[in-house]
Amino acid sequence: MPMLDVKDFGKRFTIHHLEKTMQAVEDINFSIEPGNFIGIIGKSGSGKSTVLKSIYRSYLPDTGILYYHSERFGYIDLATATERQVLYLRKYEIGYVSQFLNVMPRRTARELVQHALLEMGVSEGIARLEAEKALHHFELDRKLWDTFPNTFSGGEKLRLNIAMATVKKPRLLLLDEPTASLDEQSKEKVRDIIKKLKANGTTLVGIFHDIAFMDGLCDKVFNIKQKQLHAKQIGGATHES
Ligand SMILES: Nc1ncnc2c1ncn2[C@@H]1O[C@H](COP(=O)(O)OP(=O)(O)OP(=O)(O)O)[C@@H](O)[C@H]1O
Repeated sequence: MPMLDVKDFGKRFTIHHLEKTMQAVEDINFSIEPGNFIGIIGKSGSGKSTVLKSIYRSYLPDTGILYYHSERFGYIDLATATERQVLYLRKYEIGYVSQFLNVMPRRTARELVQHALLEMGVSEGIARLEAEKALHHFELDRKLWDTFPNTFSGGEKLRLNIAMATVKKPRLLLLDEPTASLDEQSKEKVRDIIKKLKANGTTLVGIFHDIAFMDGLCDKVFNIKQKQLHAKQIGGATHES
């Protein structure tokens, strides 16, 4: 049973000041088995982020079905799920990490990770403990734990981002070019983090410009061409057309 099954997904955007619509992606088909790591590649502007943001429902899909196998709801179409269901899934089941840190101002790194747990209903004591474990696990310097992240380096911001997303132990984690502004050493750290997440059974979908980065990490790599993707995982093999 796939964790995610995307069928005939399409998304267009309205450019209001030009009074035009543009088709970002139009015929996207792929599925992901639980515990797998799928990489999505394609030229700049081919629609990679649009696919990821639509799975997270930051964008509302126009056409097609995005079946997600939820622990709480069973199979649910992310294209038509209610706002309430989407909020639940974001809180408990689906995480999203990009290179950008978009967080509440004047909260320390520790408070931000704790907050992610508190909003899940975890008690304060456990949240404090788990937040510290996560910050330690993702190697954020202890000196930074009680400071505001607006002055953090790119790598530090990213590690905090990953700590916030993964402390909730999401079943599905979406990675939207998280390594885009990192040096080689920081990229290696992210690689290790992804390996650990995978070893823990997390299903991952990631966009990386660096193809070498995905080597040996992804179970499958899907390529968006001319706004389209036709890929089916059949057993261990992937068939793309
Ligand atoms: N919110 C939006 N409003 C209007 N157009 C958008 C929006 N988001 C994306 N697009 C357009 O949709 C197309 C696909 O963009 P998307 O960001 O998904 O591509 P990408 O493959 O992730 O690109 P890159 O590799 O350069 O990040 C582009 O032509 C882009 O301009």
